[in-house]
Amino acid sequence: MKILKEYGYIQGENTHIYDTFPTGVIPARVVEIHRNLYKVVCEHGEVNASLKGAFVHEVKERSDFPAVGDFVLITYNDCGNSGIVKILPRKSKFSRTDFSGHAVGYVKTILEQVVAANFDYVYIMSSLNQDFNLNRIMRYLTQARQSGGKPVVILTKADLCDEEKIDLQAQVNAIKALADDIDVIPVSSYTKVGIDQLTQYLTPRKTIVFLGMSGVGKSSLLNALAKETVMTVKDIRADDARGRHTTTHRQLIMLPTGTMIIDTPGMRELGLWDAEEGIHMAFSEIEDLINMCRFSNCHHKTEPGCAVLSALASGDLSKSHWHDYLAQKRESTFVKQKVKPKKLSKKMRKRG
Ligand SMILES: Nc1nc2c(ncn2[C@@H]2O[C@H](COP(=O)(O)OP(=O)(O)OP(=O)(O)O)[C@@H](O)[C@H]2O)c(=O)[nH]1
Ligand SMILES: [Zn+2]
Repeated sequence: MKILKEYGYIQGENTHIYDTFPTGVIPARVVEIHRNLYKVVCEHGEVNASLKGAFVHEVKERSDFPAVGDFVLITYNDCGNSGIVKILPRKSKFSRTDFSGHAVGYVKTILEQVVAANFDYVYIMSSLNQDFNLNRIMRYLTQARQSGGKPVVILTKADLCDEEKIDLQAQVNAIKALADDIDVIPVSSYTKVGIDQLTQYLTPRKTIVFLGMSGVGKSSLLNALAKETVMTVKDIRADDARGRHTTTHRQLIMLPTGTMIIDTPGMRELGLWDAEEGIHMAFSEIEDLINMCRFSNCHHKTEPGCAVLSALASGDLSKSHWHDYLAQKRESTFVKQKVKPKKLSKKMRKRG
């Protein structure tokens, strides 16, 4: 059990779903997924596992499949694949909206796919070059807040600020102005500036998820934290995106500090999923305003007694903040309308 404890498993935490685990099964954590093959860590170390037939049979939705970071119950087999029989309750999760290969405008049903589970912190990463985008950071923040993990904003490539004529403090302040409860930490994986400030999160048995666009420096930060190369980093070629490094499978990496990092391809193309809660926290002052409108069905366009319009007119509410709110609401509503439980096809069950 010792090994699993180091992977963040708290003994007894999940026994509420059973008085004791059924005989023959032991807890494990999913650390890697290659299509239908799972790598899990259990008291016997790292072993391969696949889904038990009974598990697959009970699957109702895409989100019922194991994700990286999940704690699961397995039947251990020391001379072949162990079998995953159950996923233990998730304390945090990120889901990806799966458009099943359709263009956004044409999808009939969006499926929820969990891409990471049971993490403590979410590093929202954005680089300090011309790609810096406050909107995007706020959007990730919305998702992170409702995931169950604690968000931290990491501004990468701080060494580029001078060259790119970027005022680092102004960027930090801009984020703080919209989210004063969030830590904002500028770092450079090259000069190692700011890396020390991350040690407060690098405690044993904690799990961190990296969230950020391709090229923000996730792999480089991982290597800087691991103090060795665990991920290959390739140069960005401005006019040719081919040949770039992309993580093709999903994994949880153990750092020498005993902290775990989840960086999966799914995290890079995350769409909003059930973001209402996060939007509520990120835009609570706007929702307070809306509650003060004279009419409960106010569209905040021309109505008399509209608290939003008067706050916009007085400058109490900035236009850009209002537009961010509307954009996130629109996306969230779109996703909600499309989501409905659907029986999975055989092919889908296989794919996971
Ligand atoms: N100047 C500077 N460049 C950096 C830094 N960190 C990463 N880079 C560069 O940014 C590019 C992308 O870095 P990666 O670490 O591969 O970024 P990533 O987010 O893992 O990218 P994907 O794997 O495509 O998602 C590489 O050319 C790195 O050398 C940094 O701290 N400073
Ligand atoms: Zn109104």
